[in-house]
Amino acid sequence: MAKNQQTNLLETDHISIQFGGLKAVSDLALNIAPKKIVGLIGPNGAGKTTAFNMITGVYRPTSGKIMFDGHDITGLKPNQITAMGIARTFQNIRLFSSMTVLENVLLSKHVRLQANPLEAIFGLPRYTKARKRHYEECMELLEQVQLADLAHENATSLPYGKQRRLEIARAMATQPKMILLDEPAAGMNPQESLELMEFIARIRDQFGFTILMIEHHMEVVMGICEHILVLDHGETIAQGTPTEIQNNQQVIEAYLGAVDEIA
Ligand SMILES: Nc1ncnc2c1ncn2[C@@H]1O[C@H](COP(=O)(O)OP(=O)(O)OP(=O)(O)O)[C@@H](O)[C@H]1O
Repeated sequence: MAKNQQTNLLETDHISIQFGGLKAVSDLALNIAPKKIVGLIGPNGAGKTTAFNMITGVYRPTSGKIMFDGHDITGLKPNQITAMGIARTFQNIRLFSSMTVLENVLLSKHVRLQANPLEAIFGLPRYTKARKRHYEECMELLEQVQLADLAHENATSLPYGKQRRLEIARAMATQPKMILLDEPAAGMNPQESLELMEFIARIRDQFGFTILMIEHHMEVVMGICEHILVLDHGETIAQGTPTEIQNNQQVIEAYLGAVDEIA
């Protein structure tokens, strides 16, 4: 992917992070153009989630900088980064178990609720109106992700595949430009993985999201990503199209023991 300040939505300019003596990510240069679906792969412990944590402000890189939508976001707090337009999902589903499907989405939507605390406390008209609009927008979002009929069900009572979709819907509710998905197909059977791929492609096409995903299911990565970056021990060992990655000897070696997954 060409490095171009004008066209990339996200650029990590050689970011690294060290935990004690361990360099978890070294010199990561990730350049992602708008509306692309990009995969971040690599064996366990390669540094993939740490890269997500740097992009989303959980960790500050030890060196390097992160540009998003023309702004330097290095060192910003996670909530500031969410407000700028980066949303994420987590490896382990993190839905609020005592809440309904709708309440889970409403809570994420709250990031965009603009009112000062006094308006909120006293329920002033502008705040009440905004809350009503948010309710309607969340119902509309649930329609779009085909979960509206389950809006009032307890979130964790949903089948696994639908809980994953609800997690993505929660990310969508923050009105992001970019969504980071951490192993969205984890624990899914082939049919659920296929539905997930169709779903991710559809929301990209429909809403114009840019998507960066960590995924171990190679059929999902190879089937949906337009560009793939491979990490191993924190180092970028390859990047390219799915075909280039599948044929890259270093990648095959990094996955030795799991070669079948790559092929
Ligand atoms: N907060 C931390 N403190 C110390 N070491 C950490 C911390 N976070 C991650 N690491 C280490 O950094 C390395 C990369 O971990 P990371 O979770 O990013 O890998 P990963 O590629 O996401 O792996 P997996 O596919 O298993 O989720 C690992 O050796 C991990 O133990």
